[in-house]
Amino acid sequence: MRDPGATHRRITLTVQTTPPYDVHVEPGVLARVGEAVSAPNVALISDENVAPHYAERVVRSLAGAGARVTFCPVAAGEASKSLTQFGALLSELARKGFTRHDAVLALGGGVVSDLAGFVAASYMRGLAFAALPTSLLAMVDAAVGGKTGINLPEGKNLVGAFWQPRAVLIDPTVLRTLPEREFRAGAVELFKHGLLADPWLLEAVTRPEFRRDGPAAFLTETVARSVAVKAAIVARDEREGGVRAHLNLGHTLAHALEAATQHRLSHGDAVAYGLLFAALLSAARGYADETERVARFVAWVAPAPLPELSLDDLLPFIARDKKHLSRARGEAQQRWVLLERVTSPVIAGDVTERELRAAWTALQARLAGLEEVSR
Ligand SMILES: NC(=O)c1ccc[n+]([C@@H]2O[C@H](COP(=O)([O-])OP(=O)(O)OC[C@H]3O[C@@H](n4cnc5c(N)ncnc54)[C@H](O)[C@@H]3O)[C@@H](O)[C@H]2O)c1
Ligand SMILES: O=C(O)C(=O)C[C@@H](O)[C@H](O)[C@H](O)COP(=O)(O)O
Ligand SMILES: [Zn+2]
Repeated sequence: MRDPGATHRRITLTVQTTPPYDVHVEPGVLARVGEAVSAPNVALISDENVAPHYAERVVRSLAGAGARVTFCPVAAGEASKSLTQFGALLSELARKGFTRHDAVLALGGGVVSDLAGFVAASYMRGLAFAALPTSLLAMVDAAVGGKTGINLPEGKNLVGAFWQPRAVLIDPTVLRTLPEREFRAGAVELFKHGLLADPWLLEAVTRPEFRRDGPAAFLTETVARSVAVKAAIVARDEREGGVRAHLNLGHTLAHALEAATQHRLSHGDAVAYGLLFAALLSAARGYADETERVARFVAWVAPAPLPELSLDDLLPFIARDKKHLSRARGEAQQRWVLLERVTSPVIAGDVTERELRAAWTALQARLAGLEEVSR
């Protein structure tokens, strides 16, 4: 982490992919996008909630650097990560005469960065891409690491590409306009990074300064530390041949919950349930018992209620998880990311259906307990 200011007002991290790129975390950096992105034509993809706040300053900066900007608004929400929206954006680029010298810019949350990144990866087999994440979740996770993609009705993120951005510019002051619900949902991926590699983050989310309008220096450092966890893992395993799967802690259940509820449950909320589920599975195996800490955090996140579902409703979606081993012998082997202890994730290929059922029952009991506490 390069930190040019003793007060952590600006932190730059380099993600060591091939080629490497920088992530700048700096209050006010959005107004200087034109310095970081240079292309004759830039497609600025943003959503209807974010664009009214921030598109103008981004367009001004890009235009000041000589770029022609095509503004491509999309509807807010997970439904935009669809084949239809993806196709519409590709057609828009073609109609506007975009070439391989041009660039795609994502201004928004994880939905926008996943979608725009996949457009950049696909149009003419690849354009320059840069991300300006505006939700906490996109800052600490989605905009970094090069996973891009969309959903199918059959499951979450089933289509996509690895396509690294050229740069990621994070302005933590834009969190002030993020709804509180979304701030807490974003904190879930940051907490996940804490469990995987940096316990400082587990403590940071409990501090009073950890709020949307918290001190810029604190938010800058907290976001940067979360990015640093992800960047280190991505640098070791850019295309998820091994350790990158650890970033899927909590996601095997989460993706199934999202797909089974047609995305009525947000990604962050689903991962909150998924982390508690992984903690329960881990503890039942005699690994780390982080159940209390995770449950306390989930209570603070206050995710949308878990819809009435049985484990049997989820198993078909779990069976399509990308972490599974080969189906060569007719049966996909499930792989679950568990915690042997904090900062020591493991991938378990031998979790039985019986363990899953026991953890599912334990999850319901825990959640009922959390409701009791919050009443
Ligand atoms: N590629 C990856 O590595 C990766 C990692 C984690 C999550 N994801 C994906 O990210 C998506 C979830 O991202 P998300 O939680 O950011 O959802 P999102 O993009 O839907 O954003 C959440 C909501 O906040 C609004 N918003 C965002 N920034 C705002 C701001 N500054 N001010 C006001 N409103 C703002 C959005 O319009 C939206 O309504 C999921 O599709 C998930 O699968 C991808
Ligand atoms: O970057 C990664 O790798 C992750 O797994 C990060 C996750 O938080 C994220 O939700 C990701 O989109 C999941 O990817 P998938 O390959 O499991 O669909
Ligand atoms: Zn995630």
